[in-house]
Amino acid sequence: MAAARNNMRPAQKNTLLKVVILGDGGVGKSCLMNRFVSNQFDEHSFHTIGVEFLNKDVDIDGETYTLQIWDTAGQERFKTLRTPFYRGSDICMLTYAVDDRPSFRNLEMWKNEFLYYADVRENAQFPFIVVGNKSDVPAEEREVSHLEMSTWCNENSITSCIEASAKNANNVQEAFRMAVQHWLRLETRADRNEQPINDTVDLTKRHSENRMSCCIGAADD
Ligand SMILES: Nc1nc2c(ncn2[C@@H]2O[C@H](COP(=O)(O)OP(=O)(O)OP(=O)(O)O)[C@@H](O)[C@H]2O)c(=O)[nH]1
Repeated sequence: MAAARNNMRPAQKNTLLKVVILGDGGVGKSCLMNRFVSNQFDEHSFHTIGVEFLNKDVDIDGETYTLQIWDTAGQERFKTLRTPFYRGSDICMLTYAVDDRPSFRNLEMWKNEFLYYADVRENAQFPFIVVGNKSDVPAEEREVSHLEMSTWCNENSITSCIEASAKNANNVQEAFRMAVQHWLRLETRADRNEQPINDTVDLTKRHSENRMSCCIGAADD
């Protein structure tokens, strides 16, 4: 089974990590997963019904991590089909589309839905990553800037965020690798029995240290 953060299991070779992808319908969750796993893009991707999952190995620092990626249905009518699959997640990828402001506004709803149904014990320490998909769209179609994304992440104590495009493959591999690296940082800290970071204390400093390495965008603001 997945190494749930609740269990604080240390990283081992071939560690299986359950990654759940959440976000509004149509932001490109299935396309992100398919680009990452098969390096393919389907312009006419259908809405997901319930959940689907695929596995893919990634190597980081000489260790192999098998990502079990759960692509969920973003449409509200499928809520009861997707939420039973949140439990046991190791990483949550919150997605929106940079040309769809409502999908960005809904990030908070997705985060709260995940925390409620995943039954995460240490909310403040769970590895979330925010991915702004469709970074390939022309500037005039963009509705959410990179600065807005990093500000929202800062306010929500999320230190990993990235803009990506499933269409042209930009930053897709990086997004999943960043997610595993974030998980690893938290596991290492737990391994050393370090006190969890108090996100209410000196948050500015924490983010100024992390932002350069963790928040990557396609465009500068
Ligand atoms: N321009 C652009 N279009 C994209 C990108 N990723 C996905 N799309 C398009 O967005 C539409 C929706 O993609 P999906 O991957 O099915 O979206 P989803 O989030 O899985 O949707 P649900 O299954 O309903 O939750 C499709 O028409 C895709 O071709 C991208 O990076 N850039």
